[in-house]
Amino acid sequence: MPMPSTGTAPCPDPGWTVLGAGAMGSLWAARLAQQGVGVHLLARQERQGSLRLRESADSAAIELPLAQHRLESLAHPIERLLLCCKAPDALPAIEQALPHLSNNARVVLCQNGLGSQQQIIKRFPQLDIYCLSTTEGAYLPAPHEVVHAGHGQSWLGKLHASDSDHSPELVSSLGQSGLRIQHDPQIGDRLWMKLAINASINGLTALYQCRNGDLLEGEKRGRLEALSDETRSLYRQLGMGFAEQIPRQVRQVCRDTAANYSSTYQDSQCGRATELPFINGFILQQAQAIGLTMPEHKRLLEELERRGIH
Ligand SMILES: NC(=O)C1=CN([C@@H]2O[C@H](COP(=O)(O)OP(=O)(O)OC[C@H]3O[C@@H](n4cnc5c(N)ncnc54)[C@H](OP(=O)(O)O)[C@@H]3O)[C@@H](O)[C@H]2O)C=CC1
Ligand SMILES: CC(C)(CO)C(=O)C(=O)O
Repeated sequence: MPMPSTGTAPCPDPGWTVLGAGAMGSLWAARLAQQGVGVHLLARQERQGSLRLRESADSAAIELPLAQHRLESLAHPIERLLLCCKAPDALPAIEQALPHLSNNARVVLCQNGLGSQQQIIKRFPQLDIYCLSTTEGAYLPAPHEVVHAGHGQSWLGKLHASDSDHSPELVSSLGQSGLRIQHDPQIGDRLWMKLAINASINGLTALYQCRNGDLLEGEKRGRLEALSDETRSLYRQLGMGFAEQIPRQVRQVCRDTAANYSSTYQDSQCGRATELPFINGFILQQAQAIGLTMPEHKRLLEELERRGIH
């Protein structure tokens, strides 16, 4: 005779709503869907059909039945939102998503640079917000096809300590994708270090129209060192213990990603707005707030501006 159950059934995973059907959003959505996790992929336009996922540029494509929806067509409130748009689009995207979020929604921000996360946290103090930093690499070679070009690692955590931190639960849910992800209670430090790396590499590659590895040669190397030295001075003054590691880490990333064209170079080549206001722009704002001048960062942004790269 069956015994009456005394325990409570485990809550079903509420799945994910991924906003932004670009490279990162498509990668997370495809990997989660592939593992049977419920995913809604949100884009500006509705689109029925499938998404192709390739685990490298020359591997076979896997067809996943993953349609794209508009926010307005969602039938249920969003429980978990993974925001995968570029930094300048993040605040407007959250403003749009707000009426569709459930009361207990968790919001995970996946943006490079800094500044957009703080804007969102300040503007929506009622939201349960997390930040994600990643070294995964993805691109869209064709519409509705994503290539997982670089197999890396992601970290997730709260920018400010909080009594209610659901990071472990979110990491475990996103981890079902098979993408490597860990909780990082110091996600802020990780984002600041990534910022220092992007601030030295990205703008210069757009200026010289070169690959990351080319910055280790000749005159470009001098400018790379000058930018990372200035960033180190700022971080020292802000009391960041890892400031001394910046120049070495910058050189290491140039070596590790030598053949890559940075995201800023790619945006500039396509005439798209870059994330530089949230990279070097953010660094300059922080310096200005403590009365520090950063002539190399300023000069870089001015030179890029003259070439129409913002
Ligand atoms: N791709 C990569 O390898 C990596 C990316 N990152 C970071 O991840 C973030 C996302 O990058 P990535 O995926 O490459 O960027 P993409 O430009 O490929 O994708 C962003 C997508 O978000 C969409 N979007 C923006 N706002 C909205 C909105 N309000 N509603 C619906 N869709 C919206 C954009 O649509 P539209 O084009 O119509 O504006 C675009 O499809 C960036 O901060 C990037 O720096 C970090 C590490 C690696
Ligand atoms: C680390 C680096 C520079 C790799 O290309 C990057 O994050 C980017 O291109 O934005």
